[in-house]
Amino acid sequence: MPIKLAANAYGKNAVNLSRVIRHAGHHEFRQVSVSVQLTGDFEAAHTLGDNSLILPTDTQKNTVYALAKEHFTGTIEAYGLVLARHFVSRNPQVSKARIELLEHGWQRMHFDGQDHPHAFTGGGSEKRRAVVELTADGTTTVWAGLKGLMLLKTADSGFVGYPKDEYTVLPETTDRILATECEAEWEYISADLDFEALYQKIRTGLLRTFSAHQSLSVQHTLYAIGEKILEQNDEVKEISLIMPNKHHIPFNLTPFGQENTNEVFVATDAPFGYITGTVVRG
Ligand SMILES: O=c1[nH]c(=O)c2[nH]c(=O)[nH]c2[nH]1
Repeated sequence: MPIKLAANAYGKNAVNLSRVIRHAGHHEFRQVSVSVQLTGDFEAAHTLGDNSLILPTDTQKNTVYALAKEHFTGTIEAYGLVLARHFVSRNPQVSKARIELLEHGWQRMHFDGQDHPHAFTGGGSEKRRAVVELTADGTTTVWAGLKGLMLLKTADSGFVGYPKDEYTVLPETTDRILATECEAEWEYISADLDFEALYQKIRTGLLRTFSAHQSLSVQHTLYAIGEKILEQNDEVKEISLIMPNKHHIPFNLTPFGQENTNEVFVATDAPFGYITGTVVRG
């Protein structure tokens, strides 16, 4: 049986780029981690050690910085498109460029009713994400999303009606804390959209649905969020959500002569429920 190279790709991961945009009275600050992955005619490099078609990952990294001055001035989706087009148009051996961008959200400081012109605080665990894929035949796909978004609510969540066996001890509840660290990724129908406005609208829709939903389970809320995003945004083809169940377990206060009326909990890190799903049209 002959042996041959199957799927392969290469590129530079985690190119950490930050950018100041200097306006007359204030500065903007952006920080993004960019990963480049190229697919194409790289067989000879693997089988013969022939590097004649291998654009070095070092060059890819430099390109991320070099194009940033002129082109990283808007959304991460837009910059991903610039990079993908650059690598595909300049390298005929590349059949597909995939650019992943993860943005750290710096928030402008605000004192006495005024925005500070050039000082920021870190955005915490939440990061905005974009992925752009461009193939040599011109097919462009854009995904956007977020990760590390901490969500919690103290009402309108329960979990009842599940099967019980000899190992079940979980009490049914119609009033529990619902908490998650949400990750979402959605695919757009086009590469020519107002990515900033759509991102803000989708993020707000996600928060609104989470807060308003009469949740019968994490699964129920995950689907409600996906359904709402698709209903409200024709530009979104499908959405995938990861919603780990960050349990807050009522603490037993009876040994101390107190009744716990759903006020004191053990906040647990692990183990945690891991709930994922994709919601599509049709
Ligand atoms: O919303 C929930 N979904 C589950 O699948 C599950 N399983 C569990 O123990 N608690 C919960 N809560």
